Amino acid sequence: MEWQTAEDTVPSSFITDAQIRSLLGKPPATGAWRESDPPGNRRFMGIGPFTFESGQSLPFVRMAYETWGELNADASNAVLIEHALTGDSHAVGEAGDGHPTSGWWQGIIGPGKAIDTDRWFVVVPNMLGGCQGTTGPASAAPDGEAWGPRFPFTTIRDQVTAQAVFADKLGIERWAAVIGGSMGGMNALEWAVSYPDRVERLAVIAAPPVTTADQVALNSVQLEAIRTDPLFHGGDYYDAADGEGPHRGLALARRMALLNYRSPDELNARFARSWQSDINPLGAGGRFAVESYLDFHGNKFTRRFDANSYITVVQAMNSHDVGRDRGGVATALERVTARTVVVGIDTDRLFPVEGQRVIAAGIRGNIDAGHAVVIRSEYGHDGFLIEDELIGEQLTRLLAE
Ligand SMILES: CC(=O)SCCNC(=O)CCNC(=O)[C@H](O)C(C)(C)COP(=O)(O)OP(=O)(O)OC[C@H]1O[C@@H](n2cnc3c(N)ncnc32)[C@H](O)[C@@H]1OP(=O)(O)O
Ligand SMILES: N[C@@H](CCO)C(=O)O
Repeated sequence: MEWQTAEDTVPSSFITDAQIRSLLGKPPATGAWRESDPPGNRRFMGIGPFTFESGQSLPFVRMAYETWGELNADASNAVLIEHALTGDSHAVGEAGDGHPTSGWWQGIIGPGKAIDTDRWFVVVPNMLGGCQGTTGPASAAPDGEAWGPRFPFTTIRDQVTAQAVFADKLGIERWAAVIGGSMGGMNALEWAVSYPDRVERLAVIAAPPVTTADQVALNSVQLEAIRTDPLFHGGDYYDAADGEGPHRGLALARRMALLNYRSPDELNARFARSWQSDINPLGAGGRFAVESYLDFHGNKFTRRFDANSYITVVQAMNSHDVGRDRGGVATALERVTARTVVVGIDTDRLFPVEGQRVIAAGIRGNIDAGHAVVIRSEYGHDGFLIEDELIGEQLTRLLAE
């Protein structure tokens, strides 16, 4: 069967993988197939065929997104929020009805909140390569099977290019603000460098200008944990019986990642040397409470994330270098015209504040005259998801003018 674009197959408003398989006369997929049914609050938009930086292409890409607030008549109040590595479009709202987690920025977005939905039209898309509705490795290819390891290598620039097409289709020429933390901050920065005329305000939170060797190294052991899981099968695990897949490898990758999401002081203060369930971990079969905490988060993660998608988005983070093919970071940052705030977290050991200081110094529209705002938090990198008041204050300053 010839592959067709969204426009000439099914309504571009909503296409599930099950519908794609059904169009091809295939039964619904079984096994470790991460499908975004039911759609919950999500909407879907086909953005047509897409060519990646690598030169590889997909015949069809679908973006999943959620919105809050009303778009005004001249489309001048649209705010793009970029989610972090394993986030999704569900920034506000409850878990359930197709959403594996409750909203990750509930304290920041809403009526009267820092990103006030009485004033702004807030748009949160799921990233290209993700697994919560936007096309990614678990999505159906033209043959009805998951793209799996055939999914193209994806860069942060690819993600932003896909979002630019998406914005065109939404009718948004210029964002009133583009805001993101962590990998979302990489996307936000890339937007402001790639499309300076389309970004009026910019907030980069807990993200670097370039992913360093140290950060690539941390990522590489995580990817290896997944690839060495015997159930990974080179990324072809979607048809495994009983939903089997590289869950152990993925959970181990998540455990490793979590260590850089939190701070040593927090873990030490919170767990000290306590035992889980009062069973001695020193030779009596027990575990330290912190080990149980990591196990919990590792296992929980496998219930909401696809391993190939994790590889894809981690590799996208590795690709991040805002100065690549642009004469270096400083030259690239000179392109940004947006009114900007750059925020770091003092205990962030994943993306330390030195990176935010480089960004802050290079952007002429920085409202803090070349400085990054460094917030104090015991939570490390994940502070951008937890410190609503402190992060909200900075976004309020940005959006005030
Ligand atoms: C946009 C995005 O970035 S992705 C979407 C949100 N992010 C995530 O889900 C990432 C994973 N989660 C997290 O990193 C964190 O939960 C955050 C950042 C969202 C919130 O942080 P916190 O409120 O400090 O939660 P914390 O890390 O303490 O986790 C709490 C959970 O750990 C469990 N837990 C705590 N101690 C232990 C222990 N000793 N053994 C087992 N489980 C434990 C709690 O029971 C609780 O479970 P629950 O999630 O079912 O309620
Ligand atoms: N907890 C965040 C950390 C990465 O920024 C996530 O999982 O996306």
